[in-house]
Amino acid sequence: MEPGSNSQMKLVTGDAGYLLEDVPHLTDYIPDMPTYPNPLRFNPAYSVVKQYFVDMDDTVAQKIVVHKDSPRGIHFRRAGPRQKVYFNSDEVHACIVTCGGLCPGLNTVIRELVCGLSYMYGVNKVLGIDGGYRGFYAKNTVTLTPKVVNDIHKRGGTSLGTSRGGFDTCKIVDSIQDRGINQVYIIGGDGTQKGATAIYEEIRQRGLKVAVVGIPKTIDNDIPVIDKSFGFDTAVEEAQRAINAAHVEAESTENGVGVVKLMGRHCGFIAMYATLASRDVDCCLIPESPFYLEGEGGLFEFIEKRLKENGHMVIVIAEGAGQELLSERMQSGDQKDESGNKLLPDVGLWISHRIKDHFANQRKMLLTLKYIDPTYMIRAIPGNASDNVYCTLLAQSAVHGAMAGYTGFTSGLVNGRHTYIPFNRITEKQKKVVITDRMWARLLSSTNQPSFLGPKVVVESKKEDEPPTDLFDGENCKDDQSGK
Ligand SMILES: Nc1ncnc2c1ncn2[C@@H]1O[C@H](COP(=O)(O)OP(=O)(O)O)[C@@H](O)[C@H]1O
Ligand SMILES: O=P(O)(O)OC[C@H]1O[C@](O)(COP(=O)(O)O)[C@@H](O)[C@@H]1O
Ligand SMILES: [Mg+2]
Repeated sequence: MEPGSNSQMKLVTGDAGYLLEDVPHLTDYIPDMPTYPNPLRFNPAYSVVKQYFVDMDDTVAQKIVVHKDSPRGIHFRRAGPRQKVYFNSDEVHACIVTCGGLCPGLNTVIRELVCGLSYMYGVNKVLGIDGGYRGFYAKNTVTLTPKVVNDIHKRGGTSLGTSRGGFDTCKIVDSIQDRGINQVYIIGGDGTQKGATAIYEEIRQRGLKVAVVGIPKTIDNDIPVIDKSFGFDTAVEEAQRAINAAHVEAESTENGVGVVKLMGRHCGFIAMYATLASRDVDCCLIPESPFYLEGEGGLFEFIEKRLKENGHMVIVIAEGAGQELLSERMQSGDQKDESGNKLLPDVGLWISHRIKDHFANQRKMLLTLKYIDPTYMIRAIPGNASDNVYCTLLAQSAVHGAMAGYTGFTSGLVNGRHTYIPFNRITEKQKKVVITDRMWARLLSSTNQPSFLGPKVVVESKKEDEPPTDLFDGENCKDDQSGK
């Protein structure tokens, strides 16, 4: 392939409908690159592992629930160390950047990239880019060594800093070229991965031997294809503390109502899983499931019923839920953050006011409502144990991929296997909760809340839905094109 040709789609077909959505390789546009034996071969820790190297033909199926005659479908290249590498250890000059909102586990990914490069591949030149994309051209860099990053996984946030906006492809690639960087590790969400795509395209256009690797980050879990994003488990766990507090407050007073807002601007994964985990939640409201307040089958009617039955209740609401119900006065209009994400008014505050107002003025019922917004507290903590392991494996997979000469890919977990996914598959859609799937039904049956949908609407939305892609047990998420 020539520099500048369509570099995104590398499809390999096989028998019985097998399709490999492969990732680019530096040799696609730089012919005759020298190769080296993988230094892991000589590493005492790994040299004894049988079949440590991944077979070149190993791929991972996206769809694992199949029928006898189903086509084999889309596959991704399996992540892991290769026999041959395309970088000499001394030659590698890597950099790491973190962009977008915070997420538990960011520091663990940074740490394990640095340690993986150093301990597995003997790479000693790793730069940290300060403050997100704009740090490439407007800020200082930091030298990263295993010693510098040794303890950072114990802290929340990102030791490199982050930012929204400030993306400038040419200035970033100029900086990469000027500094002699040849491996770029980019940790961030959907916006960041779109930026990574542009950087990769420009690097390819210039014919540079630079591997561009993404590590998907999003607390909202809205990145498609991958099983789940790092930090999600931690967020769900931490959300329990807020839900517990809301529950304790609510059950301590007569007609006590606890409202907890959780993150999720376009999707309700955190709210849904936090609700399922807690069992103290009476109603979970997410962006994917429209609801209404007044009249038969509405939220107010349900609240009244629950208060009469139990004397208290807890509502969990995702930040993007019910936005269409907010009055124009409350809407933020076209206001966007620096990255172009629409700014959302506080739906938790809005719903709390509406509930209080309705019961005080329409129903003349005394209730005590406590609103808890733990969103930034949840986002700012370090990753929990399972997320830390996940972050470690994601980072190590990313390093193995770059050393093996792959580029323009995101390191991600698909059906429990680490894979290399082409950027375009990560950025083309957003993952959403599918409310006609079994997981949402499980939630509805556990809270016994109204679905806010008549049977007719359910049948219609069932018809419209594409078959769901996998999440955890292969259900309950949907790729959506709506984007920002
Ligand atoms: N379409 C895009 N093309 C290039 N860069 C983008 C794009 N969207 C966002 N970015 C850049 O990616 C970075 C992070 O994006 P943002 O949407 O804030 O967070 P996230 O990556 O977590 O979704 C910002 O620096 C932003 O300028
Ligand atoms: O106040 P900020 O930093 O702009 O972040 C708010 C947004 O960040 C998030 O936590 C995650 O968004 P990103 O994945 O785009 O960074 C959203 O849930 C939330 O709406
Ligand atoms: Mg985003």
